[in-house]
Amino acid sequence: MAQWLDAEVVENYAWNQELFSVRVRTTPFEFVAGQFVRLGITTEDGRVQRAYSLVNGPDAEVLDFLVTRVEGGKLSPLLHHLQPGQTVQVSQPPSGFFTLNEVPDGDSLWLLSSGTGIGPYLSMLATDIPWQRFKRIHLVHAVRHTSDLAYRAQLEAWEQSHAKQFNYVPVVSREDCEGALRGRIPALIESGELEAAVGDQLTSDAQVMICGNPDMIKDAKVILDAKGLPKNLRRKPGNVTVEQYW
Ligand SMILES: Cc1cc2nc3c(=O)[nH]c(=O)nc-3n(C[C@H](O)[C@H](O)[C@H](O)COP(=O)(O)OP(=O)(O)OC[C@H]3O[C@@H](n4cnc5c(N)ncnc54)[C@H](O)[C@@H]3O)c2cc1C
Repeated sequence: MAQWLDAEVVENYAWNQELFSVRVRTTPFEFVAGQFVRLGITTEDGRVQRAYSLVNGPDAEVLDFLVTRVEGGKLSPLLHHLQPGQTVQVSQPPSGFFTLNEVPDGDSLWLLSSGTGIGPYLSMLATDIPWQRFKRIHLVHAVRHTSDLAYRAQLEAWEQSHAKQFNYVPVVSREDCEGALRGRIPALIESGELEAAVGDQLTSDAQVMICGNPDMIKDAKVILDAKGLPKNLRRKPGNVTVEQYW
């Protein structure tokens, strides 16, 4: 049975009209970067709860969640309205296996995300682990509009501070965006544009993590499998580790 902690909202930051970061303070707890908790809000019909990845690193004092407001959704519109000082509930213990503990060693680490699926990677990159384990790290963030590129300044700062080790590749599908690729991740892998953009290759030395929406994940898995990069299973380690959001 999950236990619930009360958490106080300290900030609700809008990246645009649908995308926001809810920051909350609660009793500190341990988690592995990449894990998620459930956020809950009590309504007349009882508690509404959904899973959200922890975006902050494990040492941070404030918990950070990157959320899309889903039109007609039960919980995300309520989270969107939260104001500083209000309370939200956080489930314990944290859950999930989408962590670097589950990823075999390799030369390069490819972190592929769509939308809010970038969250777990921000948490991982806030720790020493990926920087120590992988010679090259490529983070790909696919969104519809330029304003969906949350945490871009942080990612560009890492690109500067780890110039030889880290590439941040924004991908925008619905408009041209300076410094970003145009399109969808599966097509950019298939055409070789993604490899060309980072100057690296998706070979058997690569470990790939994919997080975000179901269609992107399904299509990317098929293409990676065809390139000889199979899904990573506990009993049969492979190259591709996946977290699907809905
Ligand atoms: C492990 C895990 C981690 C997750 N982490 C995050 C996170 O960090 N940030 C985040 O925003 N979401 C995350 N999600 C999704 C989140 O749990 C909710 O599903 C989402 O916020 C919608 O909840 P809702 O109650 O507003 O909508 P619901 O009432 O549950 O759903 C309404 C409808 O919208 C669809 N839907 C759900 N999410 C989306 C979406 N993003 N875009 C379009 N349609 C959608 C559903 O299939 C359903 O048909 C995660 C899900 C999982 C399983």
